[in-house]
Amino acid sequence: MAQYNKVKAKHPEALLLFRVGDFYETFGEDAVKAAQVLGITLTSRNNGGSDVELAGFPYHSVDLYLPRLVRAGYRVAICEQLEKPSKDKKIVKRGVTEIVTPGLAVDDQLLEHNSNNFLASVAPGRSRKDPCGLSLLDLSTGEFLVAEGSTDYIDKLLQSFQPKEVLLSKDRRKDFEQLFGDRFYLSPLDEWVFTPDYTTEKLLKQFQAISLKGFGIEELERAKIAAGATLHYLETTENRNLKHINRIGRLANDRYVWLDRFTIRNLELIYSPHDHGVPLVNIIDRTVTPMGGRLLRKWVVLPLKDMKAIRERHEAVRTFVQSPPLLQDLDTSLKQIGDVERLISKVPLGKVNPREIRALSRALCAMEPIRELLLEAGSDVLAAMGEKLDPLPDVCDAIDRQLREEPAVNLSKGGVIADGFDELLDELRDVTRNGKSRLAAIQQRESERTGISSLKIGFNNVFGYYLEVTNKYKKAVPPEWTRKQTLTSAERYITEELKVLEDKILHAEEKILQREEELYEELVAWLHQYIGPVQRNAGVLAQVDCLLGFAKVANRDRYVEPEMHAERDLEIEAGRHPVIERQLEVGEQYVPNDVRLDPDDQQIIMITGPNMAGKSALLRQTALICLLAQMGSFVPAKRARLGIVDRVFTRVGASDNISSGESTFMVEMNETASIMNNITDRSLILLDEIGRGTSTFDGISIAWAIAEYLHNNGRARPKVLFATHYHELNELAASLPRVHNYSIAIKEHGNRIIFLRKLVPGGSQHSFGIHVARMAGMPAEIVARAGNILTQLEQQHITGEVDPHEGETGQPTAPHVTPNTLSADAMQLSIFETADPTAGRLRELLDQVSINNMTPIECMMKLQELKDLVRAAD
Ligand SMILES: Nc1ncnc2c1ncn2[C@@H]1O[C@H](COP(=O)(O)OP(=O)(O)OP(=O)(O)O)[C@@H](O)[C@H]1O
Repeated sequence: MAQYNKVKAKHPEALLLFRVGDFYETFGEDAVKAAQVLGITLTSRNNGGSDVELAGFPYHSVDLYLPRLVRAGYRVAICEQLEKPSKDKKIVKRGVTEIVTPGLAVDDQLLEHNSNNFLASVAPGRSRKDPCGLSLLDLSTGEFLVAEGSTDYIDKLLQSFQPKEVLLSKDRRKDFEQLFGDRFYLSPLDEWVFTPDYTTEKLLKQFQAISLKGFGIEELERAKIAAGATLHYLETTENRNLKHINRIGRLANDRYVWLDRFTIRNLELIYSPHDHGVPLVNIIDRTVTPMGGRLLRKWVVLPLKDMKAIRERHEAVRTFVQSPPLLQDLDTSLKQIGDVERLISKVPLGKVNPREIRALSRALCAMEPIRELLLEAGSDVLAAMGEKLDPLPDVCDAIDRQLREEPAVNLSKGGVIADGFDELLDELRDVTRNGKSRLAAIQQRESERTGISSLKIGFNNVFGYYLEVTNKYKKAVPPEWTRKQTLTSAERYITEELKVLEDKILHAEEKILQREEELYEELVAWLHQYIGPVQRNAGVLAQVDCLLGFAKVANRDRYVEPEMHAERDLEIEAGRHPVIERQLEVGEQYVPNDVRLDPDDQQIIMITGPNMAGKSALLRQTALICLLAQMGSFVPAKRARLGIVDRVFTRVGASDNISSGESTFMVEMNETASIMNNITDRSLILLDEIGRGTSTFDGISIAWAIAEYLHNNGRARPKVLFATHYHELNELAASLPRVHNYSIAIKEHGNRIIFLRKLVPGGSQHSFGIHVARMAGMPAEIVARAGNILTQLEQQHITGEVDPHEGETGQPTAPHVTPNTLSADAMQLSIFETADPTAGRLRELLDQVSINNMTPIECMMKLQELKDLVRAAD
């Protein structure tokens, strides 16, 4: 236990797997945790008078159990036996060879094949205004990225790349959680690690450079600190063979469309906050290699702004769409590639198994036809990619010559190196296969040479193989034979040749394994020089895979090539929502819609319509079409003419989000304020039910003010889609020339609303909450009464009087209150204080009650609340 305690003391935070013979053992608290997570038996044993808990599992089950421990959130230190146990030594030398954490995973069982496994490191500036540094490393692929910028930018990147673990300085933990939330697996490091000199030195050493200029990150002080701290962490966690981390790239803020983290979430680009939601990436991911899948996830959160680069991607997709045989052939070849990127990273990490090296050669062989197909595809863009591919015939050849066609996965089992590659190995294998026949051959040859016809070969444990000569032939024994034993009727001899063969036979198996290991290690060491070239190939193939995937989606879902232009307007004809259109029930058709936004004419589109009409879908599909185009994909539309957008902002009204507990009205307003401060002429802004999280007056007033600002600010004219229940906002169009009213058409049929899903010019003139409440089974008189009370309560705020009986006989009328009709005082009051909460809540309930997007229980609860409010007001 003394040895264990010593090792454990060095890694107090880790759960220690301590190798004892054929088992990994855990002790004390670690054993309790391991037994709980792994479901293994917890026992105890006596140690110096007291009992200590103990739980273990066989060493060969480590692949099964280790991932479970790491997934349960533990840092796991693996302590191996560093020497073979021998009889003379009582205690075997042991040491920690690996520490595995969620961010340091490299084993296939711990990784998702088409997602990166990023370890982030964050170095915030001194104050919130200072730039914040971030680095992201995927140890399993060697990809190393840095970024520096505002905390919003870093927040967005953390959201986009979803690191599995985040390093930070111990003293900045609170700051970090305030800035970025508490949803990350944090590994705090000592403060001194995050210092410029130390971290720069780490980077220079890793990249064997005298300056970081060549990487384009020289200026990024905070980012360099973050990246250097990552290298420090790797060292302290026993990750020392890092040749595959040979480059560091910069995530330049200005190259990509700015998507803040709310937008990434609201547009459900890479994940969906809803239980059964499907993110965009799932719909457009038709990649066939894991590298392609991983790259696509980056393309989705980093759409391009550079026209040339976007057009190049479109050209590639067009070429594939126009040539089905090319698409088919490339697809077939790509399917043979596998995950060469992760595979080559295992070479320096010393984790590559023989079968994976074989797979590497198969992948390299498949690259040649891919290269040719790209070169002859008739597209400059694809030809340039083809040029970059290097199938490395030498590597392919060397692996083919050295490894068996189907080598064992486990080197220690042998059967890895090909026959005919190494003379010594061949000889040893021959000995094991033909030991007996070789002995027989010696016997026969010597018998013929000496004329001793009764010559026999035998074996005993004292002196091994011998030649036995009966007394009759004693005189024929040649002088070079050495006599070893005399029996009554015969004598036994050994010869040099027999001893050599004996040695080979007796130790052949062991020597074969040893020789195979030597040769294999030589091969792996030789492969180190090809890490960079294989990574570059993997990068090209990932791009081809993504572009090919876009072409497949375009064919499957009838996407068209968008026409990108230098102006700022956008025009989408018969656009569709890429996700919703694939989710519709059989027989349902997605209704396409036209959208035109032009900063000089139709800058802001105000869309009204009832619950479930399709307002949000239209907003989102417009943004998704722009983003898909800028990712390089074709788009779900009949035709699209698009000016580049540089930022996409989305805000969803608080009540839509309230279930997630993340968005309060205050947060919504903060976020909206940040949009207002960051707009540009090329921004696309989606405002969905903004202001809904407060009372009706506040909501309308705020939405009104925002729309006015977006129209009149004089700084920038972003393109805006504004979806709202407040039909009062339609009045804005009268005074603001670039605001245009639209609504989503519905048809009222008896008691039913039929959703036509068609965007039509002109705003809707009344609130539909009442209809929807009626459809939901609310007695008509309650619905009518609710409408009346609401009108009265709102009147009360304007005039200060109320007549609760007014309007009782009339039809339920929707309130008609706009900032134009409100007195200045009322406006003031409504913005800074919450207006009559009953009115607000009533209005909200009327707007929200919908049989379509609520569970029956939610619907019942809202109806009950509505009834209660009506009764209370009466
Ligand atoms: N153009 C369309 N074609 C077919 N179905 C559609 C279309 N637009 C929306 N839908 C369907 O209608 C549902 C509701 O749409 P959406 O959420 O956009 O409505 P909404 O008007 O924003 O409602 P709410 O105000 O409640 O948020 C969608 O989930 C989708 O299934």
